[in-house]
Amino acid sequence: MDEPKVTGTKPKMSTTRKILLILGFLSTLAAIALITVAVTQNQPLRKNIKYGIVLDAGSSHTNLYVYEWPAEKENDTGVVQQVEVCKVEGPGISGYSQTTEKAGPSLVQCLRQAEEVIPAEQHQETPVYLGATAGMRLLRLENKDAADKVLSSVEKTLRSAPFSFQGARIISGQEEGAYGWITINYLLGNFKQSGWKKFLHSLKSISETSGALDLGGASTQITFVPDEISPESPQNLLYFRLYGKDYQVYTHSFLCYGKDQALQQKLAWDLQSAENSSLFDPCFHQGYQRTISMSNFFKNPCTSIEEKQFPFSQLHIEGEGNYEKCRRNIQILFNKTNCPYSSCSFNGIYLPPLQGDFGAFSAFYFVMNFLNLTSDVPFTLDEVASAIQKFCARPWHEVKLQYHQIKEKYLSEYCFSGAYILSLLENGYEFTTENWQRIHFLGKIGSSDAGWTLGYMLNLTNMIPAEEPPAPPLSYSSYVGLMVLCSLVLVSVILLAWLLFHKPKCLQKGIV
Ligand SMILES: Nc1ncnc2c1ncn2[C@@H]1O[C@H](COP(=O)(O)OP(=O)(O)O)[C@@H](O)[C@H]1O
Ligand SMILES: [Ca+2]
Repeated sequence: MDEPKVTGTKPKMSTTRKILLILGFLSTLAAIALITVAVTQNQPLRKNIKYGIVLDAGSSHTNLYVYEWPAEKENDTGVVQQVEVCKVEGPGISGYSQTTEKAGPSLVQCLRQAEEVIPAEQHQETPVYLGATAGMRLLRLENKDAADKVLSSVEKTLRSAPFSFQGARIISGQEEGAYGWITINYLLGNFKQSGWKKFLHSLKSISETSGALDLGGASTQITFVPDEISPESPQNLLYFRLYGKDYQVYTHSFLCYGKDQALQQKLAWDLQSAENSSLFDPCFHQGYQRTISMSNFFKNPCTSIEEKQFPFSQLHIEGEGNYEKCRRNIQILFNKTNCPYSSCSFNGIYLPPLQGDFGAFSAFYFVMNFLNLTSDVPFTLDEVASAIQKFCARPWHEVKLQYHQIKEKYLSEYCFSGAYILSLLENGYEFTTENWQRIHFLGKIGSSDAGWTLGYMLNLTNMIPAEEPPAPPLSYSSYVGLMVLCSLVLVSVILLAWLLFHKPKCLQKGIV
């Protein structure tokens, strides 16, 4: 009895189903077509990569950096990245003061490496810059003629490379500080903020940029945006307009306060009270010995003020490995007696109250990283001091055995350098237990080294615009996503409308 009913309704159901199936299939096809069109039509064209080269001619050595960026995104923030670094063999260019003609040729090997990294057809349009820092500033003070000859030699070599030579010069301490600050804030993405990040920042009233602390061999720089700008020391203030926002930046570079020159200064002070040609030094490990020649010691502008005649030509230094004594010994480098401003760091130099987070790089990072003090969870000031104290107390033979792969020059000075870093930050700039953890020791940010070179190139190639460049309201991925979502909603609405108005029998039956 039931069978005829079943056979009578079956063909009707399958026709409706067929229609629905076809409709479903067509809608899916339409959605796929829409997505494909959205993805392919709006895909950015093949990337056109540009390159730039900067040589950082530091006091201890020269590094060559190759940067790359997509040509069409030149003015965005965070798009330029380091693709290569080459460490030049031998000393820094200021070390060629006696053989100035050899300064340029020392760079050839790294320039060749850059030629291999950058496609040949791009060589001619790739700018190359060389900036020399405190080593050359000191050489210029000591022997201007030699400094000029070193720069000429370097220029000759750079001009003979296949790149577009843009200059080789000694940059000022102010520039070094400012470009270091620009580099880290560019890499951290602090200049251009998306809408919601801007909003969050305004809610929390947190500082938008990070300060920069750079420690070299011959100079050190501190740069940050203070809370209040006082006009007391205009030579320490810089004004920038970047991506439509004004920044008033404090910066100071202390010549002779890089870690190598600070050690020379300390030894010059120690020598004042030396009774004979032997000196005990608490900043070197017990059992460590070093002999230094007196003939050139006071030629250096960093030590020449302490010049005195000594009845010996060589000084023998013997380590004592005593951190507390070393800190007291270093203290003498920071003269805190006279401050002609509302607040000072040391030597009568203006320093506004410290503000916000700081990125500490170059030798700040190398030293703290060696001492295992750069982990993500920041150490307290006491923990840092105690780690350095323990390291200084270790006998030299033990340290040498454990770190036999590390250059003796670096290894023997980590104790001094650690103590010096703490003295500079704590006594010099007056970081305290409270704000110590706002210092972040950084080697790299992404693939790029923290340092002044990237900021220098960004500035000289006009890659940081003063005004915010107009940008489409939506990013490419949000645009495609929104297109797809809208298409799906549209298809569903059409399908639903059709179902409601044509009411297929099967549904009518279901509803009733
Ligand atoms: N791996 C390392 N360990 C310790 N110190 C290092 C290491 N690499 C580089 N340095 C030191 O970092 C400092 C870099 O200074 P540099 O940039 O050459 O001088 P400046 O910036 O004053 O012209 C030097 O004192 C150098 O000895
Ligand atoms: Ca440097």
